[in-house]
Amino acid sequence: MAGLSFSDVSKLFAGTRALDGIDATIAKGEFVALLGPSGCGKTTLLRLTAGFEIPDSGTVTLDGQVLAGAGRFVAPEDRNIGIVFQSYALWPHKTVAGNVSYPLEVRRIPAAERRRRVAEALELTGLSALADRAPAQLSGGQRQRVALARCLVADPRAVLLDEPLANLDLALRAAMQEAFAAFHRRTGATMLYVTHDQTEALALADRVAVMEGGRIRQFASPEALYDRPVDCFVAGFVGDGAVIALAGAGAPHAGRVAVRALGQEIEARCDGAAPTHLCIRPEQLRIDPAGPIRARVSACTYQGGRFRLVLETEGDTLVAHAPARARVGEDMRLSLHSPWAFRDPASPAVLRMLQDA
Ligand SMILES: Nc1ncnc2c1ncn2[C@@H]1O[C@H](COP(=O)(O)OP(=O)(O)OP(=O)(O)O)[C@@H](O)[C@H]1O
Repeated sequence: MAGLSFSDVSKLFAGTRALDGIDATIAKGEFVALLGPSGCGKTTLLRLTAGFEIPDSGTVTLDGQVLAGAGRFVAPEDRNIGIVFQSYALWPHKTVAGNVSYPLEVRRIPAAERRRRVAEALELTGLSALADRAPAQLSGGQRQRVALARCLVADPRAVLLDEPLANLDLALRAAMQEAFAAFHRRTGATMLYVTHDQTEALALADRVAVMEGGRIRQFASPEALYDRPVDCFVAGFVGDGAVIALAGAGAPHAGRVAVRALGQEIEARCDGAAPTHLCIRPEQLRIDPAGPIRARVSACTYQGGRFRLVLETEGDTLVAHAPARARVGEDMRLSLHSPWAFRDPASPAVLRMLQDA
């Protein structure tokens, strides 16, 4: 299926490798989030797609057309890609309808068709009742919806969103996340969404590309990132919990493996490669007076309906959920259920093996 694809794309800025060999394909109609810490290359990848930057090497293709690479470069205005920025960039002197209509006026679309398409875009974004207002008379969330409607009206081949909710308060962000998801369901647009907010990425996207240091560490569904991270960075960056080094591991068999960690023999899920680390999510730990793991509570915070406990064992820190408040310093016993064991490619054990090979 045609869509947006990146093949071995790299970009260097004055000695900084902003993108380092990006390979990824986004299917037509897919909603993909780019997630990662500040400086990992998310915005650069988005700007390359929009045509505001030129890759040093590699190829960017949209629906089979090479946008950049192999001696070709399609100018931003010829890509038909919609962009929604964090700052809404609306014309202050135009009404909501005037702002949304503007891209069609630039393209000299006849007035009757313009009116029809503007009405449709306003309807899709829930703005029909506000068509005659000026941007100054709107809330932040409404302004962002105008920006989305203005981007959509041009019927773009793909929509790029650069931290579109970063300026909004928490409650509004949640409402706008729902608006984006509903919008995606109704239009089926291919969407690439940059964020450093993992809750947003996991809630909205069909798949999430977790980036670090100009590379994609893992590109998978939100469930796979949470349940089966491929390395220590993804395990630690996505979701809550603990990542601990294994003291030893048996041979994996049928997706299970016996590992040594926390002074115990533990059965874990795995993908077949000899594991080096264990990812333990809070819901995999149970407070259990008969459990084999001894730990001491070092922090307890209320999370609405439950408490989040940070627990120290001999050498490792764990995170668990509890229905009742625990006292800092309190000793507890825990049992562990089906954690995920994985092989971190950068772990010293793997590096030693590669050197010896
Ligand atoms: N025009 C530029 N000139 C020099 N360095 C740049 C330029 N644009 C980006 N960089 C560098 O490239 C790297 C990637 O930047 P990028 O903006 O893509 O990161 P990001 O993941 O979007 O970060 P943030 O979440 O903070 O926006 C960073 O180290 C950044 O300093």
